[in-house]
Amino acid sequence: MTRTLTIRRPDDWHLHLRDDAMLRAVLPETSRDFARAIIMPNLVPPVVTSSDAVAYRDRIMDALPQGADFKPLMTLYLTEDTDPADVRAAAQSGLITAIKLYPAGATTNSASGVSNFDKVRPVLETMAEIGLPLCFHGEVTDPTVDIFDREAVFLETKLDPIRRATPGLKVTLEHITTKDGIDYVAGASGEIAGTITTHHLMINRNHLLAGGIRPHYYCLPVVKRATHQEALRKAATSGNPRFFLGTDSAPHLDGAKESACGCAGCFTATNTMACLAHVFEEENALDKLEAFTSLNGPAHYGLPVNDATLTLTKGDTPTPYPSHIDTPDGRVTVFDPGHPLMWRVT
Ligand SMILES: NC(=O)N[C@@H](CC(=O)O)C(=O)O
Ligand SMILES: [Zn+2]
Ligand SMILES: [Zn+2]
Repeated sequence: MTRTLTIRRPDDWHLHLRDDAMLRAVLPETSRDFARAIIMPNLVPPVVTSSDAVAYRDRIMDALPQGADFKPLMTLYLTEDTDPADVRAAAQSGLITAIKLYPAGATTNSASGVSNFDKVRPVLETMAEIGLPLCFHGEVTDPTVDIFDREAVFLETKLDPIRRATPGLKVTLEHITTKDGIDYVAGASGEIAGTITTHHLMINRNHLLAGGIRPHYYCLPVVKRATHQEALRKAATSGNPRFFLGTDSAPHLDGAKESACGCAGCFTATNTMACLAHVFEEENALDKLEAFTSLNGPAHYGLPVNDATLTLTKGDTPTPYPSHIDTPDGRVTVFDPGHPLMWRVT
């Protein structure tokens, strides 16, 4: 039996495109299905100033396939030296959609992030004043905190105090991986939302670690136990406007992941919509897919929803998708949920 589902064209509210050859290889995987994406600024060196963002946006537009209908929504990487006046000008000109805060050392290319949160207070206050959202990688970096607890501890010791100290600051808690994060976002007062990745809806730490370590399932924040995965699935499929898709599709060359010290990141751009249709059908919530991928994000960011549509079809045979994409420097493995996907974008 064939089934079809037509939704407004989706957006990806958390995406890593990298640069140069990798950018050219991965961008078509996103621009095929997605109308817009919030582009993460964790390049080496990072996208810190408005002129960095202009140059990066131009490189992305230059790498777009002919005829693609895709708009990159740029961000700046918050450092302790970020100039509030530059942030204000970048926001007011429409160049940037958000500022990204990486606690220093929390994840891939986060060395220039924030250690002393007092130093970024003037920027946060400017953001609250002009309504510019802060996207937060929500993990503490204290080496004494267990890596599976770093998101929960962050909520209490960083996020909540910062939000209390900066009333009116609009926050996106990025890539939520715990029930704690879901409960915080669902219950908090003020303007807050959370993104959820494709892969955190499909795998838990057993998939990563039981029966062998699977480096292509390693990302940050690391996948948690099944009860947390369950909370993420319930939140994503609930229709609650505070939760929406941020794939966190984060390509690394296979050699960098299949290594004695492998990089964090899952590359899901290629098959995200097929994966999500699978999850939402399992949760009997296909009618909520559009809210998650196409409606709730624009509402949080104060942007219009897309006019174009995307149609998904469920066939009788597994959906073909490549196991990897090629770049001039090597392969990038595409996320494998571990079972066939029957939905496809048509
Ligand atoms: N999510 C990841 O595991 N990796 C991201 C960084 C990030 O989003 O934290 C990356 O840039 O590779
Ligand atoms: Zn992150
Ligand atoms: Zn990310």
